[in-house]
Parts: sequence; structure tokens; C-alpha cells
Amino acid sequence: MKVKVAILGCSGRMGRNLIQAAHEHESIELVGGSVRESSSFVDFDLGELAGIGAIGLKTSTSLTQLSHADVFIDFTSIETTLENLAWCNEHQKALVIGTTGFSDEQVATIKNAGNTMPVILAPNTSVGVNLMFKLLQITAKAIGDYTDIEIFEAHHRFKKDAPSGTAVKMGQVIADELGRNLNEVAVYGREGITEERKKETIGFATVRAGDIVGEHTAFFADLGERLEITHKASSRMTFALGAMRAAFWLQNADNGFYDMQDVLGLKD
Ligand SMILES: NC(=O)C1=CN([C@@H]2O[C@H](COP(=O)(O)OP(=O)(O)OC[C@H]3O[C@@H](n4cnc5c(N)ncnc54)[C@H](OP(=O)(O)O)[C@@H]3O)[C@@H](O)[C@H]2O)C=CC1
Ligand SMILES: O=C(O)C1=N[C@H](C(=O)O)C[C@H](O)C1
Repeated sequence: MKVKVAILGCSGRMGRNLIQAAHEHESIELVGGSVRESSSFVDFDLGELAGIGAIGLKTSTSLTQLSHADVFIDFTSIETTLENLAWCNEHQKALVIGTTGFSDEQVATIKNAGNTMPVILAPNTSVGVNLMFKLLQITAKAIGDYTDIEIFEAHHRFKKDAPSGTAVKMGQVIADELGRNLNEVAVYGREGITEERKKETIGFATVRAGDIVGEHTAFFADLGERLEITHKASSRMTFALGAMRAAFWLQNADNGFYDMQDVLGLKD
């Protein structure tokens, strides 16, 4: 039995990749996708949007029109995702959230929704990045207490949030492993007379340029050597395929707040 999936924000960079991934997935039935009421893509064929030719499904402007879906996949914006979360909770639908940039309070709202609905929050749905989180945990445990830890990320010129959701999660994974509070030790960019580096800090550096799909590196640097752990995405299809795995996994999940570590079986 295929899982019925709807794509929220289907005219976006991710939305178009998600349409293609869902349409081509053997265990998923794409049932529709949403655009804004003001969008120039209202009543547009989803396949045409994704550049794969007409597939006979038109864009919708409300979730009510998509209520025959079992799982919703949302890569939109912070405000829209929170509205969609409330709708999915009210209508008992499962939700995969790929949107990034949430504040701690907004993450708490999503976690809380997990008490009454199945929801996945994943700042990065690629398999490689989620394996990298695991490697960061192992590395932090082994050498994190005496190395300088810095996180670098680079993305395309259109990205609205910084640092990326993935970079923040990298910092969170490392801080958790080392028993540090990320809000206290994070340094977001440096300028001027910064003085010497404080040992426990975790630095973040951001580049926004051209069409970079997404690159992340964690540095664990000592005097005499440094370890760099890097992930580079070269196609958004890697995120889209990961989101399909998440949707497929979520269809049978109990109410709860999950992440890609649950989906991929990487939890301790
Ligand atoms: N988890 C992951 O692996 C990844 C996460 N992301 C995150 O996903 C999000 C989207 O990224 P990206 O696709 O590049 O951004 P885009 O701006 O290209 O796409 C967002 C889409 O959401 C649409 N949208 C916004 N509000 C609504 C609404 N109320 N109803 C319907 N559609 C709406 C926008 O429509 P309009 O154009 O009309 O405003 C736009 O098409 C970002 O937060 C990004 O960081 C990105 C890649 C991977
Ligand atoms: O906006 C993007 O493009 C991406 N956003 C995600 C993030 O903020 O971590 C994931 C990916 O790197 C692409």
C-alpha cells in the first residue's frame, strides 16, 4: 500500500525536487501540493512545475484541498510551517518538516505538537549529513575537550537563514556530547580585536554565494594537527529522497517528535 503524500511549498527549490522524488518513488503516491493564494502557479500541473512533464495533479492553495494525504512534507518558511503544523495537528495528519531557522521557542512548539501527532523535524534530510552527526558525536567524545571546534557552512545566495539549520544542529550535537550549553558557547562570526580564542567556544562561519547547494565542515583543531569532517551536497535531490524516506517511515509512527536519526536507525 503506497503512502499518500502532499508537498507543501511545492513551487520552491526544494518543492520541485520533492514533487519529482515523490512521483518517481515506488512506495509513495503523490496526491498534491500547495502554493500561496497569490502565487503565479495556482492551478498549475505539479509535473510541469517540477520539469518532468504533466502528471495530471494541480496545485492547491489550502491544506483542506489536500486532506486525502496521509503525510505532509513541508519545506516552506518558518511562519507557514507553524501554520501547517497547527492544521496537521488539528486534522491528525503526520508532518515532515524540512524548513530551517526556528527559534528555541518555535522548536518547543513543534516538540509539543509531537504529544498529539507524529512529526519529524529535520534541518537536513540527506543520509550523509545524518551520518555526519553521528561522526561528530564520536569525534567530540574522543577529542572534543582539548581541540578548538569550529563549524563552517556555505549555501546559495537565496538562502534566508544563517547559520544553516544543519550547522546549528552540528553545534548542538557536539555541545550535547561535551556537556556544554550551545547558547552560552556559540560564537557567530568574528570581527575586530576579538582577543584569543576561548577554549570552550564553538565558532560558526557562513558563506552565501552563487548556487552552492550546501556544504558543511566541522573543524577539531589542535596544535600540530586538525581533523575536518565535511559534507557536500551537489544536488537537492539528495534532500528530497531523504524526505521520502522520512514520509514513508512516519506513516506508521505513533504520535511523537522525531528526527532523521529515528528514520535512519542511527539513534543510540
Ligand atoms: N531539511 C533539508 O534537508 C533542507 C531544508 N531546506 C529548507 O527548506 C526551506 C525552503 O527552502 P527552499 O526550497 O530553498 O526555499 P524556496 O523559497 O525556494 O521555497 C519555499 C517555498 O515555500 C512557498 N511558500 C511559502 N509560504 C507558503 C504558503 N503559505 N503556502 C504555500 N507555499 C508557501 C514559497 O512560495 P513563494 O515562492 O510564493 O513565496 C516557496 O515556493 C528553507 O527553510 C531551507 O532552509 C532546504 C533544503 C534542504
Ligand atoms: O536552504 C538550503 O538550501 C538548505 N538548508 C538546510 C539548512 O539550513 O541546513 C539544509 C541544506 O544544507 C540546504
